[in-house]
Amino acid sequence: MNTYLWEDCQLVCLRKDKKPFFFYLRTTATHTPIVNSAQQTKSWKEIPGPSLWDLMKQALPGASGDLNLTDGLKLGQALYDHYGPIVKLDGFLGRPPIILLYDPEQCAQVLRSENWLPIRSGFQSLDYYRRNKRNKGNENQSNPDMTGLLTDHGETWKKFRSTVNPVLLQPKTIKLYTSIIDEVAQDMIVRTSNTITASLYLLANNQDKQDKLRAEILSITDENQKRSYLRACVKESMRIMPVVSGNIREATKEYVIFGYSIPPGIGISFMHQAMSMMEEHYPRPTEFLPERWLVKKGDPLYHGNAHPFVNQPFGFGVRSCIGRRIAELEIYTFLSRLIQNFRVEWFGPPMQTKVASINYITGPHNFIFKDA
Ligand code: HEM
Repeated sequence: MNTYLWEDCQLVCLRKDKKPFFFYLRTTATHTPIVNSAQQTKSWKEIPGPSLWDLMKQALPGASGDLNLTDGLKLGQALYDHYGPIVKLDGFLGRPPIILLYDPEQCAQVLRSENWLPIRSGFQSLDYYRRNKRNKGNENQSNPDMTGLLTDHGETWKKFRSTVNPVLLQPKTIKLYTSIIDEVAQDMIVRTSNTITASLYLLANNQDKQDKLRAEILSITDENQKRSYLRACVKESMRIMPVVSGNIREATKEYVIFGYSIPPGIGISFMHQAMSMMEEHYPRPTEFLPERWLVKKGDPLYHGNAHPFVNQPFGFGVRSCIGRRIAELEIYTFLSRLIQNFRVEWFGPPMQTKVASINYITGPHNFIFKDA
């Protein structure tokens, strides 16, 4: 039987006096029940997954297992292949375990349910540093309890986020920075971000797509003209080579997922990168096909056929990435400048990535830039 749940959205309106006004909208949606007491549930401890020892063995020099700890995508996929759509990873050094989820509908239920004051655990060291080293005795720090959006939680986070939301998430406000970002892009002194490097790599290995993109860029006569193919290329790059392999929420209530009862306090990780590379969600998943973001409903490639919680490069809900608009503007500006002027090629073995809190692209960066 379905139950009704509340979904929360934070909305921002600008009043006539231009001051932002925040309110929360609560709507209903149908979902399968998260907790059903009559249901026979198993303990979360029975969720399949590798032991800590299994994982540590893989990290030792000369390890021969097939769980590659340095490649986020391969590790994520190998865990799914071994254990299925829900996997338990034991916690290190007294930390609670993390549950990995590979099912978009289950991800949706947790993310929607944890969208009031979401807790994104995993930055304890940064939090400790900011609280005990940076803030301590710092006269310029007006609130020593405030550590920043990444690390703060509860009311402290909400107050900060509500203040910066209208400035950083309004496309109109961010557009004011276009010329500054463009100057930087023209000077080519941008520290190329992961997403820019990934996009360049994928375009270098797909010359026909690069030609199509260059044709679009050269056809632009007015800066307000839509750059649909450019946007599609960036979306496709973030699907194949995202900055983060997944996202996380700390459960604040009990969930029943695939028959396992998961108590509050456990971290639940949503395996977006691995799900985004599954044929069942995106056909021909390993191919760089920006067209999938442009074709219409009815086309087998149509991106809307995938569940909306499969691919979420900027996260979800009120805690989603505050830097999204800045990042997008920087990526679009830099890529346009570069592809307009250069033909980008790649030589040698495939680009390597290394998994840490984010997916780092490690060198060598074997790009060749030729005059276009
Ligand atoms: C392509 C570039 C970027 C990607 C893919 C990205 C992705 C993400 C993701 C997945 C999250 C977690 C969201 C969630 O928990 O639901 C996040 C949070 C965040 N990002 Fe980004 N990000 C990018 C660029 C930036 C930039 C340029 C800035 C700063 C200007 C930034 C600042 C932040 C902050 C402060 C948070 C925490 C927000 C909060 O908890 O309220 N990000 N980002």
